[in-house]
Amino acid sequence: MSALAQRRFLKMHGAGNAIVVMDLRGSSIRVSPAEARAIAGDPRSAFDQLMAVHDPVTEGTDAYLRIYNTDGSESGACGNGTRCVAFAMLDDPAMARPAESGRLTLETSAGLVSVKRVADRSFTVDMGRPGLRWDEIPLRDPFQDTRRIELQIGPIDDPVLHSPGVVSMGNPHAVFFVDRDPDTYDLGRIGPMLEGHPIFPERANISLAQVTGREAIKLRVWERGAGLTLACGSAACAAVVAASRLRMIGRQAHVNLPGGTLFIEWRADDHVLMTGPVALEWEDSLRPELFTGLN
Ligand SMILES: N[C@@H](CCC[C@H](N)C(=O)O)C(=O)O
Repeated sequence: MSALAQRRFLKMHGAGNAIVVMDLRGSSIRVSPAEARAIAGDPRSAFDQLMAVHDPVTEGTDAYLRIYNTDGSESGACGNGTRCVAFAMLDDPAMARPAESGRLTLETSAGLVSVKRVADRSFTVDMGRPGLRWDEIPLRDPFQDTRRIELQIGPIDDPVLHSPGVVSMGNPHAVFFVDRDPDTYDLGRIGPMLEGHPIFPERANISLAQVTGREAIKLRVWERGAGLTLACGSAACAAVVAASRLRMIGRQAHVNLPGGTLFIEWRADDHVLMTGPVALEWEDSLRPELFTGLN
């Protein structure tokens, strides 16, 4: 039987992004892709991202996070999930309290992120510096200018979408700026075509961004490995960085997503800060039957 059977989890969301948090500290359990897909397939534990909290690897950090998408793939970043983990580690009585300060340093495969509580259910995550070089995204081809890369879909002389800005926030993002309301695009159809485009060797998160004011962006996201979601924190960061590089906005904006609003600031020291809410929905234990027949 899977070591995950009957493990406790928290069902949360961050601005609508469905997050499951599991505390695996003190164990050597590592979630396999098949187990992640099984957990995502149960309505009680369905998620956009599963945040598995492991013992710290690097001295001075509070935990190591493995981040799983619904298809079982892993990501180096999840802004909304990181806020949920911070809430769980600071407030959930079953998860040991590592700090009284309301601050945590967490590590992922992409590096370190720090989180600070700003209100009871609101956190700011320092997402670190954006990667802007073509090989940091990564892209297949060496584009010198990543503010707008050559990529389009639809008729060659009248493309539906074209010339996205590309940014790594620890995970790959392509941001298409649109003049029309992003809701008027069939992102559920367009998203998968672009996510798996050969220009993105590690696939990409695909966003449609409409700049609606000097400090406001409306955003919809097709997430790599998870599909349409109500919010994506790293995509909101990428959208602000991409828009700012094109002088469409300044260095900060409220990013309005279908599930809520995130405030993003690209600081002068190059760090991107994301502030937003968390919500705890329920806690439960994983049903053993989920793992029957998995290897
Ligand atoms: N929802 C997340 C990002 C999730 C990871 C993404 N699907 C990927 O594979 O890169 C967020 O809030 O940042």
